[in-house]
Amino acid sequence: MWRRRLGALLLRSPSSSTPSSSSSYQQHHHHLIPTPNEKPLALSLLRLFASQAGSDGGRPFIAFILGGPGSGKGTQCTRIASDFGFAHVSAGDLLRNEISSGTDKGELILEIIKEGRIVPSEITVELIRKAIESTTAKRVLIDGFPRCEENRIAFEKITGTEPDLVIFFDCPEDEMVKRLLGRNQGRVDDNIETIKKRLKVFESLNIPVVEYYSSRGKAHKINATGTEDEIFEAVRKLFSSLRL
Ligand SMILES: Nc1ncnc2c1ncn2[C@@H]1O[C@H](COP(=O)(O)OP(=O)(O)O)[C@@H](O)[C@H]1O
Ligand SMILES: O=c1ccn([C@@H]2O[C@H](COP(=O)(O)OP(=O)(O)O)[C@@H](O)[C@H]2O)c(=O)[nH]1
Ligand SMILES: [Mg+2]
Repeated sequence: MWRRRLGALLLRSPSSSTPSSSSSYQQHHHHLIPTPNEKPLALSLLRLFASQAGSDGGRPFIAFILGGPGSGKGTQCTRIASDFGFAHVSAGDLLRNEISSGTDKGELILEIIKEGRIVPSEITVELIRKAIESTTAKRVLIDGFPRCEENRIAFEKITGTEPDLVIFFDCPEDEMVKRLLGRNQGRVDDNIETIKKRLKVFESLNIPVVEYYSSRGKAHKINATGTEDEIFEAVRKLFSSLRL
């Protein structure tokens, strides 16, 4: 039952009433919506308010932003950061900064990114941990991490914490491919060969992470088709309902 309530309260957006161009991918991920035996919305929100996250002296409120390559994570994070006062920590950007530093570690990261594989957890978690520690923000978006269950477990172990909220941007593959091929940021991984590999890695390794958080009542699925504004409208409703 509460699956419907949650959908109505948090996940509806103007775009979600429009049929998407390719719904097979989304149907595929219908099971990601929290199941009825999970905690009702009111309890989830209560837990958020009761947590230490964001309070003085405690750790910041942490939201993991997940979704396939090209689903619009970075684009929506920029808007969440500016409207809701979040620091934006992009795991991919942290790794690309390491590449720019020209170290051996950077070379290893470059090779992995070119192949669309996942960088070893200890490298990524360390970069994210430092970024969280060095921010004075009370709310932090972690964009594009964890990429796999091993990433998730390493983060929990090293930081001793779990995210307060997980957003999953659900987008059909054909739309993601179209967006990535048009991204035009000179990225070594935005070519069709690497994109195919990234999509496979996403499906086999990242979806299980979303399922894990979904089963714990922390994941909120957002329809990532439509215009940036339409998607942000759904995002805005969700973040407004948190009363951060
Ligand atoms: N709703 C949208 N419709 C069309 N293009 C979009 C939309 N959102 C983002 N884009 C574009 O798609 C590309 C990928 O978006 P990005 O935010 O970088 O996704 P991700 O971080 O998930 O890979 C970018 O060029 C971005 O400008
Ligand atoms: O936690 C992470 C985040 C990114 N990556 C690597 O960095 C690439 C680009 O990630 P990014 O999040 O920037 O890509 P996006 O999904 O936004 O297109 C991925 O394909 C991975 O190879 C990784 O290994 N671990
Ligand atoms: Mg991105």
